[in-house]
Amino acid sequence: MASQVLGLEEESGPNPGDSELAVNPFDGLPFSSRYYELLEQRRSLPIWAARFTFLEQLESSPSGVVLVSGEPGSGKSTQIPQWCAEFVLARGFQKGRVTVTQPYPLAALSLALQVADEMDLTLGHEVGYSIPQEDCTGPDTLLRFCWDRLLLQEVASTRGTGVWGVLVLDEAQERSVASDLLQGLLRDARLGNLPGDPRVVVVTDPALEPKLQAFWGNPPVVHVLGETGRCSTPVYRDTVPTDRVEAACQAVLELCRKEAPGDVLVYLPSEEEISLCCESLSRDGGSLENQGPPPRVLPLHPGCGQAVQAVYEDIESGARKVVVTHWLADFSFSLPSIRHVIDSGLELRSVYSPQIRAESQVLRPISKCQAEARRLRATGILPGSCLCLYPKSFLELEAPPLPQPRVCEENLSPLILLLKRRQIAEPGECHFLDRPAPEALMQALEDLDYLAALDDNGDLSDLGVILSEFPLAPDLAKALLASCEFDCVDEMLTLAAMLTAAPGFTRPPLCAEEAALRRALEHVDGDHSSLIQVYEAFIQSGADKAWCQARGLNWAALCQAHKLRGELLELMQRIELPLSQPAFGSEQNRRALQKALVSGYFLKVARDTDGTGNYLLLTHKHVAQLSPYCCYRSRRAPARPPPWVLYHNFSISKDNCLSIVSEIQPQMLVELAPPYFLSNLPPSESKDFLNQLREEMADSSTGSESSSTQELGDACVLQ
Ligand SMILES: Nc1ncnc2c1ncn2[C@@H]1O[C@H](COP(=O)(O)OP(=O)(O)OP(=O)(O)O)[C@@H](O)[C@H]1O
Repeated sequence: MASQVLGLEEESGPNPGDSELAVNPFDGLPFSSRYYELLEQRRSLPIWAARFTFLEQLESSPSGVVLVSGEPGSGKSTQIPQWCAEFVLARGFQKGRVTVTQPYPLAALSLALQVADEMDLTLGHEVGYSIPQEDCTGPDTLLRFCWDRLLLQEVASTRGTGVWGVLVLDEAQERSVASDLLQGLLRDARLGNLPGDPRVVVVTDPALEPKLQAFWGNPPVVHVLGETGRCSTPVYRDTVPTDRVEAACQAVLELCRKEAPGDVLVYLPSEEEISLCCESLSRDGGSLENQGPPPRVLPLHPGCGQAVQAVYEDIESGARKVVVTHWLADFSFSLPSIRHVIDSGLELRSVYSPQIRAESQVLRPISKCQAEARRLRATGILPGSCLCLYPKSFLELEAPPLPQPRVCEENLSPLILLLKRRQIAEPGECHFLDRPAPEALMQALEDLDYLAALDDNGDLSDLGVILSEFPLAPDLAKALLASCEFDCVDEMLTLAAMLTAAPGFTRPPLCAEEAALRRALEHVDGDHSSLIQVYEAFIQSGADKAWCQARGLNWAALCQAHKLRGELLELMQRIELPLSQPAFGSEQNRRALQKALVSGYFLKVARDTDGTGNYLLLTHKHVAQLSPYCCYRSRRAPARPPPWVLYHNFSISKDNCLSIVSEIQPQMLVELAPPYFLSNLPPSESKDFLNQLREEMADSSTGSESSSTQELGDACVLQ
């Protein structure tokens, strides 16, 4: 029996009265009074009824796989990891430790904080977390919460993961790319070349249970029963409001005026709407007369960073908490104090289209499963409420039953680079819970081939192996590697960090003063140089928050860019890539930076043929405009938009927008893009122009050791 094997009673954990000397088996110290306080709360979670069954299945499952299925808030994310830690402790850690994956870095961080507290252990010692730019673990860490993509990166890189005793894949219903892929690989035992023979626990919302059961070949399922009779019946609006933010704010104020007790959770589609709603509620909440202290309004989205824990903290004044969020809190961040839910029924998601290599921001109805999860957030002993800002028919007619698998909505190039890195699986052979479209896989392979990441057999080339080491998009990693050739590593490191973590200005300036301060940061060479300039000024300011606020810059994102830059530099030193001295601003550095960028981003080039600001993309027949935040548009007197530009992102959502754009010379494209890429371009005037240029450049360089031939030679090193 599991309880005997584990040496645990069915109702585990000491009781305060049991023994004065009860010690924590994980660190050998006596339990604190807080431990007992939290234990009391933990034992009241619905999942505690399933504790014994879970441990028994973990011990005896023939395949080593256990499925746990239960509603949000039942205690899965906080309790299952602790029981797994008890399981590996009972085995003396001989067969490894526990890793728990989460689809969002913030959820991993927040859970590690809570679980360390519940286990009476020190964060960063026995319990830790790994998220981008932050590894809070140590040699004693036995329970680690990890962003799932990071784990996939570790699995594929040479860094390794140590031995897994138990691997918990939490929130499987979110369908993140990494979670889906890890499941595919584990099912096929493709990770068998890793040390250890892990037990695998897949944790899901009941809606995905049948699919997972079929995928895993009917493993034992532990069902967590929800708390019946505590949820409210949703109330629907007759129409979808034209102004969602306004409608949500009014609904919150109405609850405050009615003095309905309990905290409120508001679901809006996007981070932008969350910010608008928070601003509006903070402004209007103070005007509520005779209704006690004004509500404490808290945003909850990935940009909040560590501040996110505030949603769990008690407020001394007794003020009502109003948490404004989006899809991030559909399944993660269960808040016990929430009594009222206001749901817009929509989500804004980024969807990648491989045919045109473009992202679009899609505003769409949430799935029925998400709507149900949101409704279940309105719990509590007293009656709560769930207001849906849409008619009942809205989701019945338009919503899919389950969240969309992200593997069908993301650019797959980074994923394929990882798969090929450890020769884990051929992308075509890998078992996905839902297969990505063949054209998405083809496009990803084609892009990697153009970037010279693949050899003639379709395996990773030496360059591809190095690219796969970087936590960057493959095109950006290629540009960073190219900067070693062109002697501009210092600047490219900054740019890689900024492009990944801090995309610069994302909203219009709020006032003339802010606009002037922003303009001072713009660089004549384009948005890429502006990003470097922003970073350098940020560092000079001493990473000052007020400095960022005055310019409409995201302080948390810039801090993250700073950390990422350090991480990239360390990685380059470790793999002994040549570095270079800072030279930002010199003419030579300017050209070097352009060349490094073109080496990675030749797939993302557009041309304005007639000076109208309409850019034709080279790789397909789309027309796009520069984003309103592009320096070529915000500058006072633009002579003429640059004819050839390289861009970081193409979004087709609202206005066919190219964002983060810099001018390039077509000669550089001819020099640095692989010749077969240029030959494969669809027919266009630009293609003819480039081919003609190629012939002219080849003619002029024949027989002479011209500098351009030298440059071409340099480029070949990377191709
Ligand atoms: N980071 C945290 N800080 C404080 N309390 C937390 C935290 N995370 C969870 N809790 C508490 O633990 C309880 C159980 O939540 P838990 O996340 O384990 O449930 P769950 O079934 O996994 O739900 P979900 O799928 O929403 O994560 C919650 O009611 C909440 O009180």
